[in-house]
Amino acid sequence: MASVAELAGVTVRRGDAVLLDSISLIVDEGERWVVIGPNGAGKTTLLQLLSAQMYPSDGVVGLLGEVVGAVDIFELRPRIGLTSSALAHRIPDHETVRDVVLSAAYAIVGRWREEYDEYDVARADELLASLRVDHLADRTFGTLSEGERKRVQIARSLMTDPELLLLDEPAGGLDLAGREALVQTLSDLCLDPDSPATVLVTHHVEEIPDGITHCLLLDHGRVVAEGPIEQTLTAANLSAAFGLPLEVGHVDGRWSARGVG
Ligand SMILES: Nc1ncnc2c1ncn2[C@@H]1O[C@H](COP(=O)(O)OP(=O)(O)OP(=O)(O)O)[C@@H](O)[C@H]1O
Repeated sequence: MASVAELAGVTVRRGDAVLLDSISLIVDEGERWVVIGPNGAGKTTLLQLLSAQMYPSDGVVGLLGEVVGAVDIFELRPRIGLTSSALAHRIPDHETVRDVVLSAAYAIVGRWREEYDEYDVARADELLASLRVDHLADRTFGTLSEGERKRVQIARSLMTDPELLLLDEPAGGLDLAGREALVQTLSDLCLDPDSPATVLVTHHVEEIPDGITHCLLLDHGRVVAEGPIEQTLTAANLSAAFGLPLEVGHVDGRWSARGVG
């Protein structure tokens, strides 16, 4: 099995702050990882490394068989699909939904004068349909609900047929119905053997879709535990990451957690 992403002894520092401290991680083909940890644990920083948006202060980041720092990152980035609120904020409100997805083919936000062929348009429409937002293709991004925006962003992140898919809090800010519908869609994606290797970041175990195979628990920039999710997402490890006693449930493919005592 080939490794899709590999972090070896990676540290990220900003001034005196240590954002990530000696992180090692291997994401293999076919794996779906969830990264969980409290606010400030370093989750977004980790995704920035995995999307070649940031260089480590120490250690080595390998992505898709290349070493970050020794490769043209503009060739690497289209091979990685990313959704994050930072990226969503850069999408112009007046952009049509179809163009939000199409423009990923050029790794840009905001369509300008690029030409897209029929294949690209068909692919964008197919992805919008698989995310159940094809009826919104001609609407502008600024008119969508939060849940609809999340789905459009995921469709966009899949447009280049990425080898690595990174999802930063894909269900963040959704109401209960919106969250449940999106988690179901993400389960379909994670359980599809043709989907790319995936790393999903969340604060909430209830947002973990069925089909996630591995878990990385972070706290204060350090790894609390990592490995196959069944062995890693335990009450002891989650309690250590969040600093309070928690019990963990796992029923019908869905996880839950609550405080005890
Ligand atoms: N440029 C910087 N200088 C100093 N500290 C920084 C800088 N950028 C981020 N940090 C700090 O690094 C830590 C990790 O940030 P990061 O955004 O990766 O955490 P996170 O786990 O994604 O948090 P959240 O769940 O709140 O989004 C935070 O404490 C943050 O304040």
